[in-house]
Amino acid sequence: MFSTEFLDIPPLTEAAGTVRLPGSKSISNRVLLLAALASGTTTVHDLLDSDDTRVMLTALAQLGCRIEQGDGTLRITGLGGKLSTPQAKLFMGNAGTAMRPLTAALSLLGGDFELSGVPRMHERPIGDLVDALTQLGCHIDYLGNPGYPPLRIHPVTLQSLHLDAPIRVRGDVSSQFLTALLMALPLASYRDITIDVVGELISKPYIEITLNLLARFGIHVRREGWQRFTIPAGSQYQSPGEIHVEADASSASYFIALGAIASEGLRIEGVGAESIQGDIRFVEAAAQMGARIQSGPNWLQVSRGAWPLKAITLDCNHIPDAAMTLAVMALYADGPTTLTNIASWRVKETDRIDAMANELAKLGAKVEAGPDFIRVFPLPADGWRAASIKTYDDHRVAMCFSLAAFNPASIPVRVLDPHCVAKTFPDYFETLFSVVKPLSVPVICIDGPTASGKGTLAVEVAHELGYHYLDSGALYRVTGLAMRRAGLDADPAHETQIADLARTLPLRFDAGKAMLAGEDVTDAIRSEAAGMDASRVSALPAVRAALTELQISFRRLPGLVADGRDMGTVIFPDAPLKVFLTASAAQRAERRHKQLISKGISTTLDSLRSDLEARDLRDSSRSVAPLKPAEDARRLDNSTLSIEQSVDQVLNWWQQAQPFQAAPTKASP
Ligand SMILES: Nc1ncnc2c1ncn2[C@@H]1O[C@H](COP(=O)(O)OP(=O)(O)OP(=O)(O)O)[C@@H](O)[C@H]1O
Ligand SMILES: Nc1ccn([C@@H]2O[C@H](COP(=O)(O)O)[C@@H](O)[C@H]2O)c(=O)n1
Repeated sequence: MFSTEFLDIPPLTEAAGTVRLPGSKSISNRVLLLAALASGTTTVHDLLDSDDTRVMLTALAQLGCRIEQGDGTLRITGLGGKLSTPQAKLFMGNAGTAMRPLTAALSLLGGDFELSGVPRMHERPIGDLVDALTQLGCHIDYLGNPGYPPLRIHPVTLQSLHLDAPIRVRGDVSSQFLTALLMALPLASYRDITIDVVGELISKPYIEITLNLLARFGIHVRREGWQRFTIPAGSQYQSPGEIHVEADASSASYFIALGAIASEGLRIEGVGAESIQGDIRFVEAAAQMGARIQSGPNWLQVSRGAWPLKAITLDCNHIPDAAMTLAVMALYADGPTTLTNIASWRVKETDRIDAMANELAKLGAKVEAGPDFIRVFPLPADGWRAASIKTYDDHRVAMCFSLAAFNPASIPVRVLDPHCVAKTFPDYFETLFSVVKPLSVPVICIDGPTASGKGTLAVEVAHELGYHYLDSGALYRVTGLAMRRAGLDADPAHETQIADLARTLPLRFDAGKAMLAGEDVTDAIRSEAAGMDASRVSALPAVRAALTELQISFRRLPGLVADGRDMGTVIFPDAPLKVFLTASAAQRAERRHKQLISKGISTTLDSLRSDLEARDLRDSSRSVAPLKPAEDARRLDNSTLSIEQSVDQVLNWWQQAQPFQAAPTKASP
């Protein structure tokens, strides 16, 4: 998961391969609540692990449910309709799928509860649900603005509820209000309970998911059209024992679009033709735009059909969440695309109509929007602009704008606060990067003499940008260690054997540790003697050649920061930023001295200084890939700079090389 301030997605060209999607958020949170209300233990397979499901699980644990994590499963022992904790303050984050159903269930369970969330949750309406519950005899107070969370729920007895008349609830703001009632009212079904929907019910497919899952838990709701629902008297929750969560059809929309835009065949696993989720009908919309799609019970195969995509006008009431993806696909269409009946976008994680309109416009698109529609005009190749996409703490905004990286102008896309995808798809960007081909992966090279601070600087810069990190010196150090263990010496007579060792090193980097054939050699390769051995083996041309491919393999999306001696001159000569980092020999010896002492390794300043000067001399005078600045390298002498100042300087240089207007927040030294 990326927790950086922003994520730059380089221009992308193609997609191919297979993705396995995480579990559906809608199904996961419904299953969790139903399992919590039921009697017995439910084993849940393929549950989504995300912010919203964690919010639900934390609340259920607070309410007294037993929750056990298994190997890829979660076991939840339900309350059997009876509270063991009659009082709690529950934090719902920004999870509508937790806030609404828990409000209804807790109102009937007879306890004293406070439900709150993040500031945006306190702007998301809940008044229609509270009205319906109040009509029923429940006692709920608003703790902030009337009609919005936070809420205080007071205890009532089931016998005091007015169940004789139909309960009326609005269906035209959020279908979650009806879902909440359908999931809570079986707790009070000592007689038939009827719910009447007022207004046109939106997002009907989500109600179908609710009814389907209720049936799995023993509640068979009678339905008359989409206006009246009856929970039969005597309904009782019963755990089905085992339940599988299918992959998220809304999350599939980004990969369906990816296939339509840029693939000769992208396979999506975990969701398919037999899905119970409404957003699976995104497949029809994508096909209308030109995607070629095949499907099986739980898989989809998508490739580009019509190109440019075909513009459409579509009533999106049945696919409110996935429809956002169409708004970005529209940039690649042959005319304006109009998405209608999307008023519910305005009360989601953010006002999604405004958010999409603003961000599409930043890319250069012409957009028209109204209370319940958005019209997006396609972008010609010369119309694309480099944009920093604001994501409004809305996972779907972040995910669908990643598709803009396929623009024909080959402009990168900056996604601000990429961490917001944690709500439903924490590894979204990693999954995307596993199937796309970039025009080029950006690399920042940091070369320089011993102990100049290359590693420290490179790790920090990589961390800030969410990039991978290559410590190329470690490869030579491990080769030196392997050479010693094989009883070889760093001289030309053993060159071929050492090169063979280097080519087949059973080396893995794991959480900053160097693992050689499963052994942690992190400390063993850090001594000055190991540095000297590294310097000697690195002067052997065959050894350098043997390690080249391995170093290049670190160049993966979204980018790489590589430190060493020849990163900019030999390994990544096309890197867009090369830094040659120096500091005075006295400073470097002093820093290394402190570093070794802090690790409990005793040494003297004088011996260190003469060792590092000897190493620098050998590294810069060898015949192959000598230590020297690349012609286009920027020089940075950090003798008088702090680590933070050096990092800021490199990030500023990097920002200057980007097409985005937004400057980094940190100042240069
Ligand atoms: N700008 C700086 N100011 C002060 N100390 C620094 C600075 N940069 C790095 N250091 C410190 O200097 C020591 C050596 O840094 P580091 O190990 O990153 O150097 P290096 O160039 O990667 O070394 P090597 O060539 O052995 O790989 C570390 O203890 C680090 O914290
Ligand atoms: N790209 C590189 C990186 C390192 N070396 C040699 O390895 C020695 C150890 O490197 P550290 O950065 O870990 O100190 C170094 O002295 C070089 O001789 C190299 O040749 N090329």
